[in-house]
This record gives sequence, structure tokens and C-alpha cells, in this order.
Amino acid sequence: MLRLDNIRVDNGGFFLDADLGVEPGASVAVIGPSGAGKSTLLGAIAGFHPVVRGRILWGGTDITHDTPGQRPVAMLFQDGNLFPHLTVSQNVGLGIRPDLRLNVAEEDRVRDALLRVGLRTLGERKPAALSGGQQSRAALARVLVQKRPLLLLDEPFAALGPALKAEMLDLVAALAREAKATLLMVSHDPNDARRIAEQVILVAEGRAEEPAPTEELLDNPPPALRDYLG
Ligand SMILES: Nc1ncnc2c1ncn2[C@@H]1O[C@H](COP(=O)(O)OP(=O)(O)OP(=O)(O)O)[C@@H](O)[C@H]1O
Repeated sequence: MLRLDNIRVDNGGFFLDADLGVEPGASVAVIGPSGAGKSTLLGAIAGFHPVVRGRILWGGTDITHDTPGQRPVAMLFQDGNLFPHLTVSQNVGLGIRPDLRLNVAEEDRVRDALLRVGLRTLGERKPAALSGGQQSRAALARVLVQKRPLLLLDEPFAALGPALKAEMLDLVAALAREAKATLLMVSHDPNDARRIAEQVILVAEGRAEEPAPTEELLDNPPPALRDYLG
């Protein structure tokens, strides 16, 4: 279980408060107005922003002051952050070892991750020789290969067309289920939440709320969410 125990996060003078828990294996969408602090929330869990009050607990262990690399977290950003001069396999391998000195078992893990995202035959290409959807898959493979129990996705597929985005969301949901991982995904599209998240964390007015059932929240939105949804 992920527990944010009455935390306050400082993102360069912007403060976000949260007092909430996420059950193991849950898929949770993070939604709310632009600038409300959704990325700040994920960044705090990943260890990119200081927590100036409260504690972050994972399975009862205090990880508030762990470095990002020590945390049980893998994060996927919107642009995927693929390095153009490295092959797809190398980009995925970075998820295991930043110096890319992989042993045979680690090379196997890279191949397995590429297989699972449907890029088995494209490992030797450079990212520029992939379509947008394939680049998203490569970035997802790099997250998978880390085998972390907590997956944080910050608007990962916003640049994709609707059909491709739906396909990627379904793939993420299936892979997270298979790995029994806990998934937190920032999205601007309530349909993304309906598609793969059983719960939603609403971030508004400097606060991240306790996860609420997706349909219930979106069908009867509180004022802060109603304004945002329009
Ligand atoms: N490095 C920084 N220094 C100061 N303020 C920052 C910094 N990064 C973000 N902020 C501010 O923190 C607030 C929350 O930003 P954040 O990116 O978490 O919002 P968001 O909900 O993810 O927004 P969006 O949906 O537009 O991506 C914003 O008001 C933003 O201007």
C-alpha cells in the first residue's frame, strides 16, 4: 500500500497537500485543472520534490527521504524521453543500468520487455525510425524492465491519436495487472480514467483528495471538478 501521510510537497514555492492511501495493485487516475499539482504529486512520490511535512510510506516503510533510485517507482513521462543516439534496445536497457553494461540475464529482460510491448523485431532501430505509437511502446518497455511495483505515468499518451491512445492505455492496464503493479496515471481526459482506472484522485486547490470510485466521481463531480470538466 502507498500511504501519503498528511504530506506537504514543495515544488519551487508551490505547495501541495495530500493525506491519502492507494491500495496495492490499484489503477488510479489523477485528474484536475491545469497547474493544480498533478505532476507535483507524482514527482513527490518519485522523489523529485521535497516533502516538507508528513511521510510517504510504501508497505509500511518510510520512503520520504529515499533518493529516486531507491524508491519502488518507475515513471513514464509524456515525451517518453528516448535518447535519439541510442537504439531502442539500449534505451530500454537504460532502465536496468545507466552504464548499459548488461549481463546476459539483463539482455534477456530487455528482449522480454520489447516482446511484451510488441517491438520484438525493432530493438536495433533508433527512435527516429519508429512511429509515434512505437516510440510510446519503447518508453513503456523501459518502465517495465525496471520491475518496480509502483508505476507513475504523467500524461504518457497525450500526443497520440484517440485509437492509438486507447490501445496504449489497454496495454498499460494489462501489463500492470500482469505485474500486479500499482498504477497512478495523470490524465486530462476523463475517458482515460473511465477506461482503465477504477479510482480517481482529484487534485485541486492545493490538495490531492483520497481516491474515489471513478464512475461515481465523474458522474457526480464536486464543484472543482465540474468547472474543470466543463
Ligand atoms: N520548478 C517550479 N518552480 C516553481 N513553481 C513550479 C515549478 N514547477 C511547477 N510549478 C508550479 O506548480 C504548480 C503545479 O504544477 P504541476 O505541473 O504539478 O501542475 P499540473 O496539475 O500537473 O498541471 P498541468 O495539467 O498543466 O500539467 C503550477 O502552478 C506551476 O506553475
